Amino acid sequence: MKELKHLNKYFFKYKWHLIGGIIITIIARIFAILTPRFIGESTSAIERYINGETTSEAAVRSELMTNILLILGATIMAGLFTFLMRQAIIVVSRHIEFDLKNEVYQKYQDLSLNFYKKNRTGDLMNRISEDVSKVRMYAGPAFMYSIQTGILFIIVIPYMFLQAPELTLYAVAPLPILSFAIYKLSVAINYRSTIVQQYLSKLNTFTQETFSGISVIKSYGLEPQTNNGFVNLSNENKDKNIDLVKVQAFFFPLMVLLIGASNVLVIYIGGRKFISGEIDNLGIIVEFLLYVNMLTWPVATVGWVTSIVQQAEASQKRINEFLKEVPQILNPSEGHEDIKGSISFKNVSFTYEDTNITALKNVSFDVESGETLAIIGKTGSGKSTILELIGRLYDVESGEICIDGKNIREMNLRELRDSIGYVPQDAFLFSDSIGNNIKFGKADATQEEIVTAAKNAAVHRNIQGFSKGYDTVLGERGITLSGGQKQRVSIARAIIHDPKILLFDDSLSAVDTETEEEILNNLFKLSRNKTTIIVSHRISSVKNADKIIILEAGQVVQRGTHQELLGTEGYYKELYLKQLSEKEM
Ligand SMILES: Nc1ncnc2c1ncn2[C@@H]1O[C@H](COP(=O)(O)OP(=O)(O)OP(=O)(O)O)[C@@H](O)[C@H]1O
Repeated sequence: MKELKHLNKYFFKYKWHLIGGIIITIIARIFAILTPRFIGESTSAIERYINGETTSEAAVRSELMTNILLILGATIMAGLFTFLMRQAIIVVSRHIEFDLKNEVYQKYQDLSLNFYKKNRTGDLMNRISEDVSKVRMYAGPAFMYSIQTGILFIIVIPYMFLQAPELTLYAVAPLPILSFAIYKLSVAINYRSTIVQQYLSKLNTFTQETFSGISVIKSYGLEPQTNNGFVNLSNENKDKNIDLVKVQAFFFPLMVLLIGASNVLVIYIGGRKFISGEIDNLGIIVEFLLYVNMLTWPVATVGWVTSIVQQAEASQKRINEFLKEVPQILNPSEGHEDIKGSISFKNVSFTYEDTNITALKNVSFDVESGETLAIIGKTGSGKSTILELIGRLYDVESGEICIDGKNIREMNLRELRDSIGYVPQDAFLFSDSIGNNIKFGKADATQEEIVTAAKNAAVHRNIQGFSKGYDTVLGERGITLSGGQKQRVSIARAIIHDPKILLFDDSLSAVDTETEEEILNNLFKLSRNKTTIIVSHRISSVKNADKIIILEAGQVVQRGTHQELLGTEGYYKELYLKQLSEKEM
């Protein structure tokens, strides 16, 4: 129960609902317990009449009528309060599920990129859905049934004991066996359910991947192989489900067997005691039979609840593991930063933790506020890493990065990121309208601002070409943009909030040279008072930059302006000549 202590704050938050729920449960159980009593009394009344102890038929009729009305009333009240009990306790468990999901999601958002590298998406999803659901079973049904069972035992067993102590012992003797058997069965069922769940996840992942890569599958004619893969996984899934069903099938027969044993004992022992005169009326035996049946389900739930608690404990442990994770990148200050945008790298080195690849080695450069720096270099030379480090998606290993002379590790992280417009290499767009995708960069942007940003990113004409314009939905439910269109929507998103620093990671690679020229001209006008860093493989994108650096295997090997670099032998000049000859061809 150590891990489940995490939920205490939520139980405390909803304490009044829960206290109300407990009171309602007590009332519901009291009404439910009354019914067997009235049935027992009715049986005794008939018995007295048969034995000639009561002679007036009218009196028996009236007593029976009263009892019938009381039984009806008690049953209705028990039903009403049981409904209210579920409303109170199960609704609280749904609130707790909601709160816990939000807490986990919030944590996911706070955690750094490294966390996402270390953990698979499926695992993240499972903890926020499957595990939280299992914990809810503890906060709701397990809690409710435990109270219900506790109350029933506290009231019914002493009452039965007062009526007939020995008969009570016989009647309840099989119940612990039932509870233990159900516990063992529940553990076996849960174990098999987990396996079924794992196979279902495998099947889902396989199917999802197939649909995402359907064009590759079709173009390579891989349908038969994927079909076989699906059938094999489905078969394994079916076998695991059959294993589960076999164990589940024991549940009700076991219950019926043990209830039957209790009933037989009550009738046999009760009957003998009645014959020997130890029990003076049949009503008690009828009452006991009803109580035994009434106790069976709660007793069974003791075993069931125990296994739910065990599962919830294991799930909460997995959730707590993530909740305890400390984000690697922390916000050191809430102070206001008046960012102008000069950037300097001082002997920056960086190694990716997961791959141990040293992406940057002693990189140093300065860009003044309002200047444009271009970074060029072979693939894998560390260009994207430089941009990621500026926004503190990772922290440097050694050296420092300063903005306006201040180490970025000491700056308000939110304001730092807010001052940056970053266009990543693979432009990611959400399954939402184009307008909203652009607005992502500025939540309160007006339609006019969205259009201006799209115009500057040279994508406005394309958007107008779609029948729904800016309301065109992208992604699975909507249209698929071309690579170049995606890049330009992504640029519009970055420039809409007018940031002080603009970072473009090979963001024009998929557009033709004419559009590239148009965007660069627009950006040139826009970025007069902004610091811009452009990563590119094309000389045409970088030639007008104030400074250009060439990276090779994480080190700066050349630096200068376009003209200066053309005058020096090296990668830049080679690339220029190569791209020039390609253009002329
Ligand atoms: N997220 C990451 N985790 C681990 N290693 C990484 C990660 N990103 C990049 N690397 C490694 O770091 C090195 C530098 O990568 P980076 O993406 O900075 O190069 P790049 O110059 O931008 O390449 P490209 O021109 O192909 O985009 C590469 O060897 C790459 O494999």
